[in-house]
Amino acid sequence: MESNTTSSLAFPTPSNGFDFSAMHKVPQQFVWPSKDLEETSSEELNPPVVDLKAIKDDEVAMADAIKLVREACMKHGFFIVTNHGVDHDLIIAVHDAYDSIFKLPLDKKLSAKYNHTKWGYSCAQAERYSTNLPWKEVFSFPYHYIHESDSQVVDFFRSTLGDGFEHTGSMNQRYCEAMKELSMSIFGLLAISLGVDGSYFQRFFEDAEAMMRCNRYPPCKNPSITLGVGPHYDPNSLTILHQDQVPGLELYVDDKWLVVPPRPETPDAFVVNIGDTLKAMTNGIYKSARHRVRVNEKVDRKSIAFFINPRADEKVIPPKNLLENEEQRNYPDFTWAQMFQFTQQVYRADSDTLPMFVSWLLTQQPPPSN
Ligand SMILES: C=C1C[C@]23C[C@H]1CC[C@H]2[C@]1(C)CCC[C@@](C)(C(=O)O)[C@H]1[C@@H]3C(=O)O
Ligand SMILES: O=C(O)CCC(=O)C(=O)O
Ligand SMILES: [Fe+2]
Repeated sequence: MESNTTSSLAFPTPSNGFDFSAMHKVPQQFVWPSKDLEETSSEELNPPVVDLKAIKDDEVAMADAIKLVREACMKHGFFIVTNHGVDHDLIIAVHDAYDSIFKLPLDKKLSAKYNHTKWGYSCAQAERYSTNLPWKEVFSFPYHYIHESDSQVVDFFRSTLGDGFEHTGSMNQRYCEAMKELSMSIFGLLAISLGVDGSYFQRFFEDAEAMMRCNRYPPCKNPSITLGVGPHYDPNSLTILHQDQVPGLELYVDDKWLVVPPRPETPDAFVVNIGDTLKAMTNGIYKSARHRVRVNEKVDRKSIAFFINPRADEKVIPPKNLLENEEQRNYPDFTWAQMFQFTQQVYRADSDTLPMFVSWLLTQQPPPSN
């Protein structure tokens, strides 16, 4: 764990902030090592696309979609969903709301922190890291699938940004509710494609603890030496991402970095990624998706990520019938609380998170002797 442990974490100061538009050179903290900057292939990615409406009452379309999902998840852990029923105007409204938030003065943005936690605004994650800073600013908040208050998100926006953000809060609340519903359809497809009970993941994730994040990647004078997000696997279970029409997201397939192209013909499409926690739950049958984000010289790019995690203390173990033939377990039992602690306090999520997490876990909990 030499180069990526807490030793590279920055000392947190409340004033960490950068004015990206005034940066005419890329500061050293934002320069990434050449191994992470491998060139993007000129090959085109032909992404697997699942039309969720077409599969509703059509058995043949459903069978095709299940095959497509299975192949995609066994190969690279990524596919696209269209015709999902999430309101187009809602997606636009949420993007517009973040345009307004990111236009606020830097001081105001830096003060948008929730109880001194990581929730709220962060500029380049500079309060956490001091090297390989991502060329982006983000706004994040938690969303619990089971909630006592119907206004959890509205309350969050009011308490971090102050009065005047109720509308933004309620758009985000509605978006989270739509993501919860969409995630259940996707979990249904994933379970069937994996050959487990169709409601298995829906039941497992009924009390999920999700987090939503808007990423804004400003234009950059020298985009070839920095990254919006370095190469990584998402540590959570499933990510549902909406990207605007600016390219930047790249997926690692067959030893090449391929652009995940925006889809002007279906601008509401969502990119679905398997994360490491779901990979472990499938005993490694389904892969997590290795991806990164490049920035560009000319225009802003924005994405909205909805990260789904199991309830913090729920044990992540493969469904019994996946191990029917006495297959070896490839991962030890763990909880999302442990994975979260690992990525927040011990190891910065990257392309080695899962193996590093497993070896950390084994040092934390020696196997019981018998
Ligand atoms: C558990 C998490 C760690 C990250 C936030 C959630 C889900 C995704 C993870 C992350 C986005 C993956 C890329 C690297 C990371 C450091 C980031 O760019 O923010 C990750 C998040 C994090 O550690 O906060
Ligand atoms: O911006 C994107 O397209 C992807 C962002 C991402 O990978 C992440 O936030 O984990
Ligand atoms: Fe990611």
